[in-house]
Amino acid sequence: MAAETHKDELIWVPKEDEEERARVDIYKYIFGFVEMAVVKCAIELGIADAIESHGRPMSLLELSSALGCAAPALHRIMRFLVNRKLFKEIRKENVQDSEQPSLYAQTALSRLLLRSGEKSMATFVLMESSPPMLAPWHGLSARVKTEVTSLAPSPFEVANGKDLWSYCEANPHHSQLFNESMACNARVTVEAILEGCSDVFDGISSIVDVGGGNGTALRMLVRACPWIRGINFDLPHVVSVALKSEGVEHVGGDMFKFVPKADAAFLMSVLHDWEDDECIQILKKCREAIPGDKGKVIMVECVIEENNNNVEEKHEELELKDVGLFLDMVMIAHTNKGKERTLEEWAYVLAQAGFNRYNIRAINAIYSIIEAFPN
Ligand SMILES: C[S@@+](CC[C@H](N)C(=O)[O-])C[C@H]1O[C@@H](n2cnc3c(N)ncnc32)[C@H](O)[C@@H]1O
Ligand SMILES: COc1ccc(-c2cc(=O)c3c(O)c(O)c(O)cc3o2)cc1
Repeated sequence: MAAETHKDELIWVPKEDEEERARVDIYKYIFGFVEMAVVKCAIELGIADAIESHGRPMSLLELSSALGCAAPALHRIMRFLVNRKLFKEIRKENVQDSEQPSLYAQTALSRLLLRSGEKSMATFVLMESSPPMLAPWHGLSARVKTEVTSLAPSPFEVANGKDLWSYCEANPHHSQLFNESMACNARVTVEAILEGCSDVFDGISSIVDVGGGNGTALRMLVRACPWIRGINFDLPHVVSVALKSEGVEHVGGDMFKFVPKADAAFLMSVLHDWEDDECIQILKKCREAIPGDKGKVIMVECVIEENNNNVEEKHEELELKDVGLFLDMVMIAHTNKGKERTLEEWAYVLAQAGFNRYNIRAINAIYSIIEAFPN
């Protein structure tokens, strides 16, 4: 126990060490944005890319000349990033010569900041730290107060004048940034699906990925399960710039009106963007698109645990299941009525859409797989 509860009075008396910890921890929140800003700066400068293409750790002078940066300022940026364990600093031991420079080396985390590659998360960082995605956060408390009226615009709309999807339609550059960010997540999530439960695709000869973005998920699924014909379905402005790939057809449309027919409908990171009634409408359209006997809907979404806050059990570091709670906050800031759902909330939405039989499977990702059957 980090604190004492007096038996008779039930007064919570924090212990000294908890108060000391709090005096330090408060700075995580005061300066919370600094880590994001410096990581964005590291991506824009191309620090990880320079070390990777150098092929071995680099001194400050090598790095500053490769990046065309002022060495003193870069030294301060690197000192911060090393302190946050994004890069490593290698000091040569047993070298008496104080002139011998220390070297900056890559870590598993800094490799995720490489601007390209299968595992890169750089675009996602750049998207979340872009002005249109950051501005809505200033409207979070106002949203929490007004959500009850349901007519109040989302923080994203207040900040940017349009909802996220209309904003993307009007700003092709932001749309590309958003779709490529979702593709960063799609790559890691589809890898986890294929590793953890590839059997969900057994016996399926066609899949429609509803709200499939630029088609990254379907491209990976069709590559791993070549017997499947894929239909990547999204808004017309999204599919019109999606990459062509073998076995995947791009179809533009509105999922509230129509979903192309296939053996299975796949929805990843889509239903959480919408409120219950909207999810029920989308799921009903999916139900019409799949065969009544052997069809299914495969959803890739968070299943939030209501009681995940037992501090005694929690690790200091962020855990995968905590990311779902972050994403739930993103849903308040960026969508009209989107939310991450608990098991009970999923059961309600599925039942209202006519799916009485479903199962949920955990994978090594922030998401779970929900398979729902029309019969
Ligand atoms: C959060 S993204 C998920 C993208 C993709 N499934 C993934 O996980 O990488 C939600 C997607 O839904 C699409 N979307 C939004 N409204 C839609 C609509 N009415 N009809 C079809 N797609 C829509 C967006 O364009 C976007 O690509
Ligand atoms: C696997 O890890 C992740 C998967 C998806 C996301 C994610 C989904 C979204 O729908 C979404 C969004 O709509 C949004 O506006 C945003 O800023 C981020 C975002 O992320 C994250 C992690």
